[in-house]
Amino acid sequence: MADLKLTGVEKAYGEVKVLKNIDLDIKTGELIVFVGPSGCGKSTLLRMIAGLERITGGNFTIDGVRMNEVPPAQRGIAMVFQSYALYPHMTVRQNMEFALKIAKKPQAEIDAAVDNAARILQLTPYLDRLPKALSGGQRQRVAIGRAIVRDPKVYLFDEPLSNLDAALRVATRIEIAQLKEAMPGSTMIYVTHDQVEAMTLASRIVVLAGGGIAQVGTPLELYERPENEFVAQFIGSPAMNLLPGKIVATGAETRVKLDGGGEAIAAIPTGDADLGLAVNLGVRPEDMVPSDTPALYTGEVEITEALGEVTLLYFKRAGEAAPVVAKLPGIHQGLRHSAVHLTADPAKLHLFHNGRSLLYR
Ligand SMILES: Nc1ncnc2c1ncn2[C@@H]1O[C@H](COP(=O)(O)OP(=O)(O)OP(=O)(O)O)[C@@H](O)[C@H]1O
Repeated sequence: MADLKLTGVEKAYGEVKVLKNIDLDIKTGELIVFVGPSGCGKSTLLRMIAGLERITGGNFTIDGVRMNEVPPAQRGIAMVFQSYALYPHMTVRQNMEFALKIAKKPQAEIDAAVDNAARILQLTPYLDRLPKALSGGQRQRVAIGRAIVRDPKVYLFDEPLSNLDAALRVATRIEIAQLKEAMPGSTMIYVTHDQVEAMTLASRIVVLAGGGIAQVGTPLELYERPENEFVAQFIGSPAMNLLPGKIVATGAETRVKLDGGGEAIAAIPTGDADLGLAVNLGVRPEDMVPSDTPALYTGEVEITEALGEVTLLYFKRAGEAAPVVAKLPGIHQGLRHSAVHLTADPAKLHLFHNGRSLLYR
């Protein structure tokens, strides 16, 4: 069992607070993924949990026991880094058993732990090889194996796949998902820049921004019900379009007149007090649907990108801060410079006022 709890955790470097008011409850068996823009503090938070960075404020417990002052080796945590940091002159087996030898465990126990980890990670055929005779993905599996043999309560992964090429990333990602299934009693925290890794691996995603937590939720909660514009635009690719407008009719559904022309109905309840409220209507590129008549958005296609299974249409009208993007299934050719009307299902629309979703008032 390993329940982690962070309460009011902060990190200051001198006067500068890079993390503040971090409250987070992580339950045994969860795989939590930290995402966020570069420099938001993902690695710092992970390293504080590992004990590699001092926690400058707040409380961090594992199973109710305060960890702030506990040395890294006594926290029951193993960390897997982006650079595998294997010993080049040692075989896979020697690399994996090293920590247990140092801890003077009996050889029979060491052999059993290494054989078990090798089996889980499908490394058994490679136990006598040197790291240089392995692929990048296999090396990262050895690094994970070194963590597994120590039987930690908590695994921390700091961008473990970022040194691998695209195909190996996919294969190793699936292996990590299987590893998680094989070890339901362990708790994992994973830092990544890769949205697909976050969406596919996480039980819950923590979005960090501006030194704090922007939202915590399951991948689908963050995708379908983002609490704020930051999360709405951070999760999903291309990012959600935000179209400014005003509420012109309220009720179980809300009608919005858009500043750039066009109207939309969102399946989000509002009350009389909201009439005239300035909002941003959020619509994901994949939720935009071509229409025969003017509806939510009409624009001239500036650029198209054909990706095979989908085509991206980019629109830019005078006064718009960012291009509006529509993602249409299939191949669409010859649309460049033509005017296209777009609509969307009311249930797929989002409304934000002052950056906050109206769903969460
Ligand atoms: N030793 C240090 N002294 C001062 N500031 C630091 C120190 N280490 C990190 N920082 C700052 O803390 C912030 C968080 O850094 P951190 O590496 O945790 O971000 P990150 O989200 O992991 O970024 P990336 O995605 O680029 O890896 C950054 O603004 C960084 O400049």
